[in-house]
Amino acid sequence: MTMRLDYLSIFPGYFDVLDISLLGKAVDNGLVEVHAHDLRDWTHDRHRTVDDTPCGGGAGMVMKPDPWGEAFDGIIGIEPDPSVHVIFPTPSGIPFTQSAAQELSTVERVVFCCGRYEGIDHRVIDYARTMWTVHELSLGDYVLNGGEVAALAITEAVVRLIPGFMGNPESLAEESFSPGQERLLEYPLFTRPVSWRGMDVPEVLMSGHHGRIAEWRREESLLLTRDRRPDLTD
Ligand SMILES: COC(=O)COc1cccc(COC(=O)c2cn[nH]c2)c1
Repeated sequence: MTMRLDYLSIFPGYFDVLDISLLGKAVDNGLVEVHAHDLRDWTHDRHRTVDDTPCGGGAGMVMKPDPWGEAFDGIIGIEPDPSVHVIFPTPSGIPFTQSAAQELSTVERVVFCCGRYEGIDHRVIDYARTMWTVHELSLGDYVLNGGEVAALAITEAVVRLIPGFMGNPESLAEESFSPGQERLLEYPLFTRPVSWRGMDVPEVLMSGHHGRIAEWRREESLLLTRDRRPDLTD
């Protein structure tokens, strides 16, 4: 199956990068189809206005609902379709996790709505929820200037899980946060040269003793997880 990805943004150029690297390869071999759209194409005034002051006062500007509604009509359609997944990256979203990426990797159509300014008029989300499957997703507890960078991160996390995308799927199975992997952080990795600037690869890794190597790696993962992410050990 081919996944279709649409991006709605006032800076569609952010998504030119999807034509290169691994994602570009996925486009070439027909795994994904990418369409970036300029929200201003659905404005009608001379200044192509997409924002206005917040009702009720407050700092900053809010994105007007009209352009979003017309863009939805043009890009997705006017009939409800729960098989379309519409994603709003937002600091107030639910945390985006590997399991969410896993679920989204099986979806046929995803539309990213990239907010700017202080945010998008809430009626846009309410409308979208009557039509499609909506996800308000947060990448973390920090604020970006807009949803574009978050949309790229979510895209990469999702597309790399599409069957046939990654060269060797085994590497996916072993990653942290993959299904079945306890939520442990990755152990330290080494490759040749064995000695580099006075630092040697841990001997156990050169022993060829797979049982001891697995034990060393597990112990390192447990120590690292306990130290950096005690929240994962609950
Ligand atoms: C309903 O959606 C909206 O209104 C979105 O509005 C905005 C406004 C400002 C910035 C962003 C981008 O998302 C983040 O900053 C973000 C996501 N994860 N962590 C930080 C989105």
